[in-house]
Amino acid sequence: MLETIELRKVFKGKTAVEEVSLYLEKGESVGLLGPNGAGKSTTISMISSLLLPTSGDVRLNGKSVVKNPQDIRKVLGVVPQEIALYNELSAYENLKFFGRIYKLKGNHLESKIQEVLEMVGLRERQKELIKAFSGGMKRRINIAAALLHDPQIVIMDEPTVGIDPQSRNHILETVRLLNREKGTTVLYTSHYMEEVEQLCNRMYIMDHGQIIASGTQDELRRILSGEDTLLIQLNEPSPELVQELLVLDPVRQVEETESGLKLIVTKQSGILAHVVQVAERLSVQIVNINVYTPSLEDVFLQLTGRKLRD
Ligand SMILES: Nc1ncnc2c1ncn2[C@@H]1O[C@H](COP(=O)(O)OP(=O)(O)OP(=O)(O)O)[C@@H](O)[C@H]1O
Repeated sequence: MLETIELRKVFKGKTAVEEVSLYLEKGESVGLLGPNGAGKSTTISMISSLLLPTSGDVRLNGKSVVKNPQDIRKVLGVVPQEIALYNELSAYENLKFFGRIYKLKGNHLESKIQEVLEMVGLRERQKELIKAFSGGMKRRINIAAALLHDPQIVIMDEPTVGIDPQSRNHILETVRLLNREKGTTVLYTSHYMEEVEQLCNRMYIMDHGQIIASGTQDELRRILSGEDTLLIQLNEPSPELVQELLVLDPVRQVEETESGLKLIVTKQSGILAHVVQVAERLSVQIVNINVYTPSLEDVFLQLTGRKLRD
């Protein structure tokens, strides 16, 4: 339905997006995940035809968006990171204003306004001025505004950053409803792995302007399938144990946690016996050992060497 082909954007000699090729099938919910500055917003701006790519193309049903920007604007609803509302107007008046931009009017506009307010859970508050709303409520009205023209594709740029938990839940619920019940195609940008895990069938992981991995959650986890993660609970911290484990061949990574250590090791390496031996020699008591399945956060760490929110 929508794809980008080797999309690139260079700002004054600095490459923000480097040959990004991604696609969205009709009805899919896809995550675009990456830390701050990864190039997510720049990619979205090019997809929505607000920013011209330096090279590459965006295609909607096979047709170039760069050459036909009006096509994508009809079918796309974009929720930007910044709140773009009039503070001195009520929620209802803001939606009426945005509806007219989409050329909606009369009874149709009225019923759309009530429908989108219902979706974001703010129908009862529609008469209040935007300036009286919390950041999260403003974000929800921003989302409502992007949904007025019944877009087939909705792109949300980090919609839950810095807002209260109640609004966050409402937003996640709205995305679910849009995608699962209304069949809207969704591209959801975030640096919260758990949100993308909850909402999206498939995801792209972006870092330094490039897509470094993509796939379903299972596919991405398989990137780490050659490894096990061991959580070792100790009776007390032991820097000596960390040092000794680090030099063992199957040990890829050692991280100190609140209650002990987290080890990433080669699968079936028989490392457990070694760990126990070294701990005994150093008189460190192991309280508990757990082997667990890697999370997507681990996949990201493995691919980039850093945590998502660093
Ligand atoms: N208009 C611009 N002029 C110059 N550099 C820019 C411009 N817009 C973005 N950049 C740079 O491009 C890179 C990617 O930024 P972008 O906003 O796309 O990242 P992001 O993944 O959306 O991060 P964030 O979550 O912080 O918005 C950053 O290094 C940013 O400083």
